[in-house]
Amino acid sequence: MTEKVIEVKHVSKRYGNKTVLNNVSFSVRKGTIHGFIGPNGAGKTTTLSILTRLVLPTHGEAYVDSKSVNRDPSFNQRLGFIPAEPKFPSLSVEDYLLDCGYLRDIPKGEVLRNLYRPRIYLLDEPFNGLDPSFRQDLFNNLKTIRDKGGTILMSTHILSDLQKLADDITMIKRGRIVYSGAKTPDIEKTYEDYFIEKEVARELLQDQVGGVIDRKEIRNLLEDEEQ
Ligand SMILES: Nc1ncnc2c1ncn2[C@@H]1O[C@H](COP(=O)(O)OP(=O)(O)OP(=O)(O)O)[C@@H](O)[C@H]1O
Repeated sequence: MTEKVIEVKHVSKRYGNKTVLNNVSFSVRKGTIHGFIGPNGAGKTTTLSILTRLVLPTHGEAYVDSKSVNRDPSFNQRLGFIPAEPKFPSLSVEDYLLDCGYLRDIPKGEVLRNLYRPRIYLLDEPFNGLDPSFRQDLFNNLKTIRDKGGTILMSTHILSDLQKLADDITMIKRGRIVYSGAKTPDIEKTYEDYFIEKEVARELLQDQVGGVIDRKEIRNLLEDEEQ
């Protein structure tokens, strides 16, 4: 059986009355590139933040390397994380980690030894803002990591890259998983099916059933239905 190195089990996250993640479950197989897709505000960054313990779930549990993120502090020993908005974009990764190590009294040798250890990577929109040559470099590096047995969970809006890179995909919509499994033959089409066409079709149906209905009213109905 394929080893699952990342598992999200029935995770929900609420901020006050707002439910941002609603019973989210999916897993990432070892040695794969797994695309995490969904419209703005769907809950991708929140999920990645829960997997790094930057955000705590309201319910449910996340596992990295078979360790509970909430209960086992060693969950992140082989985890690398690149946030969507790095705080110090002018520093190299090595310099950034050396500075963090300095602040925490971790000797330089130990920091450098650990720098190349991650085998599980969480990347939040890693292609954003890259020029074509850096984008190609990253593309090749991700493939190399996967080919050497590393595992990558990556959120992105660039579906053409995922089509070439990903083994599996998970799609999230308003905090709920709508698809998780093998990469489909045409991810853009699948995306349209889940996020655009179905909604338009349902709107048309509502129009037929109820006569002329205000678009905003239909959106409210759809949202109520999905709560
Ligand atoms: N600290 C917070 N307090 C309240 N709401 C929050 C907080 N953090 C995130 N949210 C809300 O949670 C929802 C999901 O946000 P999240 O950043 O996870 O989405 P996303 O899928 O990563 O979006 P994008 O593609 O734009 O990065 C959004 O509606 C956002 O406004």
